[in-house]
Amino acid sequence: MAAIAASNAVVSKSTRLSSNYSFRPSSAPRNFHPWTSISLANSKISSGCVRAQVTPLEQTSAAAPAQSVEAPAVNVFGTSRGSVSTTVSPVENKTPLSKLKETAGFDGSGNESTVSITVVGASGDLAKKKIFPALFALFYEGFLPKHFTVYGYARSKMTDAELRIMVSKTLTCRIDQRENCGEKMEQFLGRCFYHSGQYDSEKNFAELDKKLKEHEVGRVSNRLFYLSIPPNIFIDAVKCASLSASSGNGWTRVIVEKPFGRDSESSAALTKALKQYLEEDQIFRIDHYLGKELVENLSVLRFSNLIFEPLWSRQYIRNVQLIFSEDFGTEGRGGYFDNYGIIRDIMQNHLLQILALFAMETPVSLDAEDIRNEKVKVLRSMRPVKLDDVVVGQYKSHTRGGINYPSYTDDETVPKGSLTPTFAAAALFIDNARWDGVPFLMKAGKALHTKGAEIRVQFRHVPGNLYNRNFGTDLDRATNELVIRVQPDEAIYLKINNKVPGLGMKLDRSNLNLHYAARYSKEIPDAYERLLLDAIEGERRLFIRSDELDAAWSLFTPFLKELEEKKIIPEYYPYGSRGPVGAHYLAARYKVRWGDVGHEQ
Ligand SMILES: NC(=O)C1=CN([C@@H]2O[C@H](COP(=O)(O)OP(=O)(O)OC[C@H]3O[C@@H](n4cnc5c(N)ncnc54)[C@H](OP(=O)(O)O)[C@@H]3O)[C@@H](O)[C@H]2O)C=CC1
Ligand SMILES: O=C1O[C@H](COP(=O)(O)O)[C@@H](O)[C@H](O)[C@H]1O
Repeated sequence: MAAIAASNAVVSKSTRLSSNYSFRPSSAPRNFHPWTSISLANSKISSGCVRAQVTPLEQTSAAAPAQSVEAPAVNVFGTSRGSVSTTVSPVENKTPLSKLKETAGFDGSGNESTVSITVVGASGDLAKKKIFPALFALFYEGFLPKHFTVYGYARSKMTDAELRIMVSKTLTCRIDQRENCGEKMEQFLGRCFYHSGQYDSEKNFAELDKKLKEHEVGRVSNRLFYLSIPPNIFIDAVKCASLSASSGNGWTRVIVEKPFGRDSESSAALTKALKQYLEEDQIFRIDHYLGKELVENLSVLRFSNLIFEPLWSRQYIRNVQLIFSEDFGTEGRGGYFDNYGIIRDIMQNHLLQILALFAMETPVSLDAEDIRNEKVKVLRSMRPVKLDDVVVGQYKSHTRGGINYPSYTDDETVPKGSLTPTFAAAALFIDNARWDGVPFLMKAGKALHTKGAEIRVQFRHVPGNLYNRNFGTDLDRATNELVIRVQPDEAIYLKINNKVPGLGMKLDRSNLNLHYAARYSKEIPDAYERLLLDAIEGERRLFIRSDELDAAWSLFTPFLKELEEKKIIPEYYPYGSRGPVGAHYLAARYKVRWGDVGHEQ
């Protein structure tokens, strides 16, 4: 079928994936701390950020006419991410010339190129919360190409000026450049435009195409469509974008948001339908957990430190825990959530992707395909999840401190009597030589006592430990544990046994601790920034390939069907609690004690 213009993935993999990989633009000073934020509105900001008020858009002259706003003068290194950031001794940029030309707005053959980013569903929650702010952050740091345009597309009626006002309310700046923050915002907003249209109208997308061309004049036009819309309209939008608004002379790529189906069949049908209009290499299936800093760091930790990889197997690791916890319910997203539940929302994608990265063999290289090949192998070596190895729960209302927290089914968009799990714990197994018999325990829940995401690696006992008696009877507590705290307050720490200073021989557990906020002054970029930039650069490493997706669904589909057919009643847990006790029984069956997310260090 008519595929959109082939995706000529001009990529700078070698630069970006070398050990010289950093987010510091080469033009920035070495002590660049771009992420302390100035906020216009309610953006979430990591620890250490400062907020400052910026002139609201209404009081500025952001509504620039099409083409009248050019990029701010950018350094020739433009979007390069090729500099080292060891924080100890930064090394200068080693970006090849071809890359420099490309990032400065050339296509490699000397022709000027442009990137048009269309946010389909621009009026929606995700666009406002994540996509526009991430695009601005990239612009702010000089990572967007010289020639770029951002288009919002949705059915809502809006003018360019109204879109800019909407977007301006979501933007945050990086504080060390605070003095020019408002200016940068104006420049960015001047590059933002809006087109109102239906998602299933080729005519409306053809109008968009015409507008995009007005900005692209005379340049190689590369186009990125971000599908930030409900999944039932993905195909309509892809079809229309493909047929009426794909690039004539550059690449066209589409970022597809989750959910990618709700089981093997629907996922395969979605992939098949997408492939009527797109080649696989044009499809960027986003799992934003792969864009999180500490998930990205997993491979670095494993493959660039001698001390971890030799221990990374059944021989030394007794269990691995992947934990996701939110301290709020489905507020506002109950309608979506009820059709999916926590297993499809978090486990089958975010936690499973982390597991695959954690457990994969050493890839041949850092090339996207080599990494994705290894991830698929892990997924294919796994045992399908068994009902018996899962505990499901749902939060019920709870009153604390005079405040009444609602139950899941109190949400008006959730059907009364819904059995959809808002919590699940599961034991998974990888039947290969490296991981045979090691339980990988996952736990994910909404409306729990805390917010956090962690990977916990519990090591085996020291055989014949000379100091056994110094631990008392609880030897379990004396094993080493590596904790990778993905969020919040990113950290990697290793629990070791240590002699308490003094004349006696008393041991305690202490942490070798890499606490990001203390170690690095740079604020961590949002996952969407990394992923958007990757999509623009054609880097697929952090996006899900269709065979990965198939393998992931094969693991969960039979179990999910059984869960739903048998109408398994979830274990109810109070809003704000630690979740169902059943999760502890499940863990105990595999001789595991859950780590306490966010409550130690
Ligand atoms: N929000 C989040 O935190 C996350 C969202 N996602 C995924 O991102 C995508 C977008 O999410 P989100 O922004 O929350 O979605 P929204 O529900 O906010 O929808 C986005 C836009 O799509 C249009 N739209 C909504 N419902 C329909 C409909 N039934 N028919 C046609 N158009 C509709 C609306 O725009 P208009 O009416 O103007 O056309 C709306 O502003 C989804 O696939 C979601 O699963 C993934 C992770 C997190
Ligand atoms: O994909 C999703 O992720 C969010 C949690 O993302 P985070 O980056 O804030 O940890 C979750 O709330 C949502 O239900 C799910 O769809």
